[in-house]
Amino acid sequence: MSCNSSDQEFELQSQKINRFLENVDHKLVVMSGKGGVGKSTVATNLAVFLSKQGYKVGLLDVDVHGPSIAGLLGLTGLRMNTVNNQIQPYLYTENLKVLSIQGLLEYPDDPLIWRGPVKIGIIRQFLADVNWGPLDYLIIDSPPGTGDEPLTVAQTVTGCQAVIVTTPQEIALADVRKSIQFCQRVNMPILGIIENMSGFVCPGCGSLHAIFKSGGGEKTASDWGISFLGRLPIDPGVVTAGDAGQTMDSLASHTKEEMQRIVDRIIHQRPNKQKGVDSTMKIAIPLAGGKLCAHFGHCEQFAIITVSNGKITNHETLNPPPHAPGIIPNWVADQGCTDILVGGMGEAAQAIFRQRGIKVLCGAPSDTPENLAALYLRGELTDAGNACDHDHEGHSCHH
Ligand SMILES: Nc1ncnc2c1ncn2[C@@H]1O[C@H](COP(=O)(O)OP(=O)(O)OP(=O)(O)O)[C@@H](O)[C@H]1O
Repeated sequence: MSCNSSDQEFELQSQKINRFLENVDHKLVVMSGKGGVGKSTVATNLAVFLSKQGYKVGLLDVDVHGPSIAGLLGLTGLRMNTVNNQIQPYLYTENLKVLSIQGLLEYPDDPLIWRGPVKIGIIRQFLADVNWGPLDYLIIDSPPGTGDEPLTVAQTVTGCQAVIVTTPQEIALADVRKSIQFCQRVNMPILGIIENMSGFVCPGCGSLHAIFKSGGGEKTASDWGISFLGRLPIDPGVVTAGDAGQTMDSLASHTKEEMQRIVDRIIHQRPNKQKGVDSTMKIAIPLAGGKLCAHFGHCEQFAIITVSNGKITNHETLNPPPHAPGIIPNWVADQGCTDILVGGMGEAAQAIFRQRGIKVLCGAPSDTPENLAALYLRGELTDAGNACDHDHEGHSCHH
């Protein structure tokens, strides 16, 4: 085969992938820095809980060397089925379609010994040639680390966001920091961090034991300005359920409620996309000394104001990540913001916001975030032009 024809095939496959992805509202890749932290458990439960809430969900296991989704859902003997050259995902329920690399194995314990290009090819095929149909959520379970599989997902699945799973001990958090930087380098937004195996509630006395410590995931999230999606305790019931092919909704323990809380946060992370609700806004305002800071790239904090049906329902103040070109606009977008009110902003930053679909209002006065949000909602804050016409991202402004 000539280079030309393989280029054309690649291009055709990319077009098929894009056609499929246009029909998927949310694409999430579940990642972890380390193995064994519960990434597949989280991915599987996320998919099952979302599907039970009425969302159409696709669950794709691209963990080539250790596919565990099939086992966690009790799908023993899962084989890949093709009809009219289209791979048919397994219909776990009416709302949940599952596809696992496991389906390619004759025996579940067979190893897959594939080099990078083969892995990349198979992941692309799982996006191009599968009868997924339109989906509300595509959840991708990727192997731990920052290898070929998450890289292929980041480069192929446009609009994909990462959910990072970690355990609380430092050795796992060190690898999470690598996952965060991987996402930043490949320009993949991070939806949030989940801390799994966070403390053990003694079934005898009910007291909490922080076996792997606790709170490390939340602290890492806060240090990097990433949303913390919640924590799940060490629960022997999770192992028993997983080994029996059952999910957390079969548990009597409060782990099930914690998982539900995480799912709710994930649904609410994306304004305008919550089922049945289309009037949610998240307004970002850069702050210095509690008021709007004219210097966007050098502000101390950001107020993030959530508005549902015209009313302010939440007000958070977050610390942005350390300043570097492009980082803060992407971080603001990763918080799910829909609008940003600023004094002035450089063209480079404005271009990123435009690309990420965020409305920018320039020339806002120095005032408290509450007052500015209220003015904006009443339509009394109009774009007064850029207060500074050079890039606030790259250097300090002497206005
Ligand atoms: N919160 C929890 N409490 C107790 N056990 C758990 C919990 N979360 C996951 N486990 C168990 O830990 C084991 C590893 O989980 P899982 O396969 O989800 O991890 P992983 O990070 O996907 O691993 P891999 O590195 O193979 O991809 C499983 O036996 C699972 O049941």
